[in-house]
Amino acid sequence: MLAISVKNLVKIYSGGVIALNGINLAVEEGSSHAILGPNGAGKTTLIRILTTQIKPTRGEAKVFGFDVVNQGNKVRELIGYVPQEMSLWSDLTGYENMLIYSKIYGIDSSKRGSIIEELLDFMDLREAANRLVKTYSGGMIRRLEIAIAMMPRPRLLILDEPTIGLDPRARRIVWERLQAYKKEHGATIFFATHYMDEADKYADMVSLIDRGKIVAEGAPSNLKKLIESDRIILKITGNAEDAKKLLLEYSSSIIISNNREITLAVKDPATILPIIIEKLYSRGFVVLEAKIVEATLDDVFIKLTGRSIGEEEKGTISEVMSVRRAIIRGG
Ligand SMILES: Nc1ncnc2c1ncn2[C@@H]1O[C@H](COP(=O)(O)OP(=O)(O)OP(=O)(O)O)[C@@H](O)[C@H]1O
Repeated sequence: MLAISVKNLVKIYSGGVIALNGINLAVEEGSSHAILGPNGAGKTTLIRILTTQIKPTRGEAKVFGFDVVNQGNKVRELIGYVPQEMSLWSDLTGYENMLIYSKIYGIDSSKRGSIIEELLDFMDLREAANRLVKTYSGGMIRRLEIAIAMMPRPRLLILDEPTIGLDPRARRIVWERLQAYKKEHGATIFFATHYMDEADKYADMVSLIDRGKIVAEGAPSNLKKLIESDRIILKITGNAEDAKKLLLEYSSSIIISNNREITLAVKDPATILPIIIEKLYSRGFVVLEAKIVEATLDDVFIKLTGRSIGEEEKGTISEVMSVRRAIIRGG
């Protein structure tokens, strides 16, 4: 069954901005699916439509077969949502925040206590439960928001930039918990991110989005196979230009730097490297150093769009960081 199905989705904001320009998407139940792209690509707009906050201009979006426009109530019953911006009361404790949301979600009063306790343990927040949220770290805030989204036991978790502004350790903890939830409940995770490593590591499928269009889609390893951009970097003895001539048959792009360093773009570096070393050796060159640099999803994105995913990330991160800092200061 498809957790999310989107067909020819278009969103034009009232000012005329075309945020989504004919999106198609199929997210398998039980999978983890990332929508990866730079700021302004349309990720949040797509998520707002899927979570029934705004209406599409044209096209169709369904969650477990329910239409997001005409069957919004059904959709909302099935999803847990973590927005990009802060969704907590910072002058209340973690426990109090959970209690309020449990009432908003209509969780039976006899069950509230046990569900909250269980989730505090699950997200490793028990010790902080009675502290004001404004004393929390960014990672704790995100874990609390995710705990709240998990409260109604959603079959589909939709997260907008789940780890934005967090340090690598806090990011890892958040993902470890999300994956545990997915496994325990057979849940689907759909998340927007501009961190390519996050999509690479934690998504079964990735949709690359640029200017309101999906430019490529697939498992991260397959996306990287789309392009010849793994690289072999060699340091050799002898004339690099002569060595380059010997290597032309193995790569479409060879660059020489510092006279001695040769960089080759290749598809399958682990297989090609020993062949290249032997060939060079047989012609009197000695390879002093060899390095394989694997392609990233950003390389795929650059190849397809001419721009990097990371280029414009600063604004958003510093924005979210300043929100987080304001929370910690109690502002
Ligand atoms: N309410 C709005 N009215 C007009 N234009 C909007 C509105 N919300 C977003 N946009 C525009 O639509 C485009 C897509 O924005 P969107 O927020 O969906 O991108 P995004 O990929 O989520 O980026 P970010 O990570 O910065 O949120 C951008 O050009 C943005 O300026």
